Amino acid sequence: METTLAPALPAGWATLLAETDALHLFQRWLDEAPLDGPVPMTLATVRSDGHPTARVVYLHGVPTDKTGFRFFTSLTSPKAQELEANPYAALTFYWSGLDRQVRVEGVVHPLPPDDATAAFSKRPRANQLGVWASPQSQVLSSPEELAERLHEATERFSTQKAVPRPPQWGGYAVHPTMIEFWAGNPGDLPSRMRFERTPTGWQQVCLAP
Ligand SMILES: Cc1cc2nc3c(=O)[nH]c(=O)nc-3n(C[C@H](O)[C@H](O)[C@H](O)COP(=O)(O)O)c2cc1C
Repeated sequence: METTLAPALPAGWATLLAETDALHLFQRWLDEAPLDGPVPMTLATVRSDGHPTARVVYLHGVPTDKTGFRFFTSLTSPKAQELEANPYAALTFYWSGLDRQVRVEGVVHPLPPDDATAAFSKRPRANQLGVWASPQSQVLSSPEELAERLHEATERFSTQKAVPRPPQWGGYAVHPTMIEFWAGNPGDLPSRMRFERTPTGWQQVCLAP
């Protein structure tokens, strides 16, 4: 009798099948990612005209069920205005060293001001002064205007040991309803799995790449 052996699965599937909790898998991938410093992620929002728009922000901390995917920004920036009007966002991560992508979709909640104050206090002073100096995404009359603003902020806080958080600087958390993992397999088809959040936990499905 002739027997047919099932073809061996590419290695990427092993990592996708190792966890049944999407956030645990994300943490595992974060640990394995060849990162040196803060973790960049592309944040996509929707403008009031219905058009999508995206930019990179830094992920703050390791996301958990409680915290979501957190980031900090100017609360008067276009992204903040878009999120106030339509509190849904998508995030993407790509780690080229591992050839892995993660896509996140979720509901966005503003973070309490105390969280923003705590995060701001940990930033380097030069960065804190930059936040005071830069009216994020507003048109500048010239590059010199920004340099002048930075000079003013430096002077303003020169006698203060700690630079206070500007009232317009805050944070948001994306609480995921969907997380999708994509792992490249050299010389083979990629492995791809989607986790959907349900009232009873995460539900997984494999997807064609
Ligand atoms: C690697 C990288 C990290 C960034 N991190 C942040 C961040 O954490 N917060 C932020 O407001 N902008 C960050 N930016 C700048 C944003 O990409 C963007 O230019 C800015 O927030 C204005 O976006 P908006 O006009 O869509 O609101 C980062 C840019 C890069 C390239």
